[in-house]
Amino acid sequence: ASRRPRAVLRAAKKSTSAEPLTTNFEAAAASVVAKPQRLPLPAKTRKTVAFNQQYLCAGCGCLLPPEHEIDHIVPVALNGSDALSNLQALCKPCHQQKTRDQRHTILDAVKKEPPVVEEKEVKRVPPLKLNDQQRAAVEASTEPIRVVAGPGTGKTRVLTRRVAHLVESGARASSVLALTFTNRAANELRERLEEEINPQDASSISVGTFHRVCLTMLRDDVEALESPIKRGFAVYDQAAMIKLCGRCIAEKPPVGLGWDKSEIKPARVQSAISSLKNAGFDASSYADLTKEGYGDRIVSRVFDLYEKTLQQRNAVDFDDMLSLTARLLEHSPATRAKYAGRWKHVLVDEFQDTNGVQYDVLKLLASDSVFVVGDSDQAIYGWRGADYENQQRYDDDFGARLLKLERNYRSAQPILSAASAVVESTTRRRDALSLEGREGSLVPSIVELEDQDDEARWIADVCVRAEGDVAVLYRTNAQSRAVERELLKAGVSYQLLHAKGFFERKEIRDVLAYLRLLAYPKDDDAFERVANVPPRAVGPRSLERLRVQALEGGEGMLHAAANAKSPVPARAASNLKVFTDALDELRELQQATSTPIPAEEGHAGPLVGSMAWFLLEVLARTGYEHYLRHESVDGADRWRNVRELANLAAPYAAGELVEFLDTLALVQDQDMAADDTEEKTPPKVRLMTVHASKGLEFQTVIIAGCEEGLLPHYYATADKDGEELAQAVDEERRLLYVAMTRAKESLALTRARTRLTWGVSRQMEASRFLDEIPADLRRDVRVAAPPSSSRRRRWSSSRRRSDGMLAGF
Ligand SMILES: Nc1ncnc2c1ncn2[C@@H]1O[C@H](COP(=O)(O)OP(=O)(O)OP(=O)(O)O)[C@@H](O)[C@H]1O
Repeated sequence: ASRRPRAVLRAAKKSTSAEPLTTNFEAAAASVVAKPQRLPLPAKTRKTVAFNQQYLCAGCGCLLPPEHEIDHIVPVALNGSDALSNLQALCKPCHQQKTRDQRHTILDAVKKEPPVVEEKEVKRVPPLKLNDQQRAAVEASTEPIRVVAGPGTGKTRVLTRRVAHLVESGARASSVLALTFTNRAANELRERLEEEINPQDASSISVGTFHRVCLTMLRDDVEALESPIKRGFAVYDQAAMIKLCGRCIAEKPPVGLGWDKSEIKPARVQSAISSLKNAGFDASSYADLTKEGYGDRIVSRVFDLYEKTLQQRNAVDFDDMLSLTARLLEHSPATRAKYAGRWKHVLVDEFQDTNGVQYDVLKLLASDSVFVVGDSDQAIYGWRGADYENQQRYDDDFGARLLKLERNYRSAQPILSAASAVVESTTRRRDALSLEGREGSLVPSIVELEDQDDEARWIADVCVRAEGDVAVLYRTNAQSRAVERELLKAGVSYQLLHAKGFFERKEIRDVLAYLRLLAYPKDDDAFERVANVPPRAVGPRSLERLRVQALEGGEGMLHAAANAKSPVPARAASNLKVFTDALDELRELQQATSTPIPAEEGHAGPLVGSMAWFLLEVLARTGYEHYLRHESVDGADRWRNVRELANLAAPYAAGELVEFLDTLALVQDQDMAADDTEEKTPPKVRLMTVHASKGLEFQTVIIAGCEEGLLPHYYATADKDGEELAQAVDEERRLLYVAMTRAKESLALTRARTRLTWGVSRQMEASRFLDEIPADLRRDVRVAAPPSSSRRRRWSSSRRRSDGMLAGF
């Protein structure tokens, strides 16, 4: 199971690449239906066919019911063809029989033939080489240690060797817990451990993000927690949290606190609630605080509704995963003893980015040895609640010994010196390091261009000619569009790393809503999302009435839909009954399918019983597949995305629906930049935010948009003054430091003189951070505006010949 999230991330990463993967899922769908029986259905749409003519059931040959029972007719695609002439129709009893047969086939096959577990060929490598500082950290005694590791100084190497060293020195592998900041880092650490120590030990070591490890503890021991949350709870990711805030904002405000819901941004309120939770507040303790501002009172009210709704739905959000675990460990001595007894050695990566609750969890878990690695110069998550002061707290609470890693193996010295000059201007700096980089003489280029289009063209030019891999880094995702356009024009292969982008697509959200509804029947947001997709004559008024009936019944909207009564219109009620019956059957099928059936030779597509197979079943039986492919705009493209999601689901069994949803809820943007080792032809260029680039390295790095308002970003500094403003600017400065230290050989920082913002071209000032790079560590390049748009092309090609401008690229 530990390998599965990795497969998910890899597949998700591929799914964001410019060239989508293709898998023969139509063939797969065909392989799971009963024996093909051709039925003479005319080539018309399903609705017209059904309403105008009558057919024989492909199973028993009965005359299919007339118009009003149309939903009993289940179209099933045969032989991978989209043509309606290849559809078969079944009457309801035959359809139910088919479902039962399938389930029995699955269960019988599983009983007879246990799945074949493939032996993995283990590639053993000699232990990694270490320098003196690294060795001192690896071999340090088990007293509490804090390692200050500059960029590129081999933090991952030290963590891997430290774990291996503990095991080689006699620690039981299962007594080691390594907490990482991203799923990507967890996977990398696990892979390296598999290469360094024996595979059995490697698989006994607990490696995961704080969120993953806390979620696992919570799922196992939620009963020990005094809380309304029960076993089998749902997990809300950020999109679900924002949606729920929107729903709470839409509720009628209390007397004396009127608000205009169109003026309150759910994402802003969600972020405020998240910060409060991370600061240790719950809705009632926050409500007790005196509020000065109107905004705070709105947040307080929404917070209260939000918490109550989560409890009603037996759901936890991203922040609860940590805070409930901290509470669990604090208030249940038995649970605490269980975990502290299991994990004698706790290691933490990227310690500078931990928040207060994570620190509490660490303190509660720590028993024999604690080893944390971090770098305060690379702290870039203060906006998300990370607490810089945790380092001081740790030193004080644990009496930690401080060790340093200062030999940078990644960047040429001029790049490292320029980056160090920027970070040295931080107002409250701690743990300063004297970093020593690799040999090199090429200083960073600071390139000034006319506007964002020229900037994008210049970047594409550099990408065309660069040797080795290139990363284009920016502060906000929106900046990628212009660069993407120019890269496409120039025919350069690129990968856009934006995990959430994939999961934010409408069709992906729809499919996940179907899955969530199957896993968590009380998830009303999921219900509302798909109740009328495909259209089931359930309009907003029917939904409103269902909401009322759900409130009366107290079991959620799905339950209300199964028993819908007047004033919900009869047609909507009967359609909803068919819909909820289909979901009941699917839930039964899912719960009965714990293991995929081993494939027969020549089998293509997802294994019967796998999560991918189940997902396609859900979409076929609820009519969503037909709706998406044939009745929606861009149906083919959207269906391709759904198949990508099925790819992600393939490593899971249908019975592991909750585990699959948990993994998706835990995917972060930073996870998407996985290593290239599995790519046949890795893309030359990667586009990502600076935050997502943390932990990566590239031959050439271009940092776009080095302007006031973008870096430092307006939102990071707006409405702040004094110490708070200084800290916000410091964090933006560290962000630039992280970006610059991703480069091995060449680095360029670009800025535009004017930039289109909200449709208006504005004059932009150079980022204040550029002034912090000394003259001898930079090469300034000023690119004149093109004479006119008609001569742009000629200008562009003559520009390409100007070697001064592109020196070093
Ligand atoms: N002792 C060593 N000898 C040679 N190369 C090394 C050594 N230690 C680390 N490296 C190399 O240095 C590079 C940076 O290492 P790594 O990615 O572990 O750094 P890091 O400290 O995690 O960096 P960052 O914090 O910036 O993400 C890698 O290419 C790694 O192989």
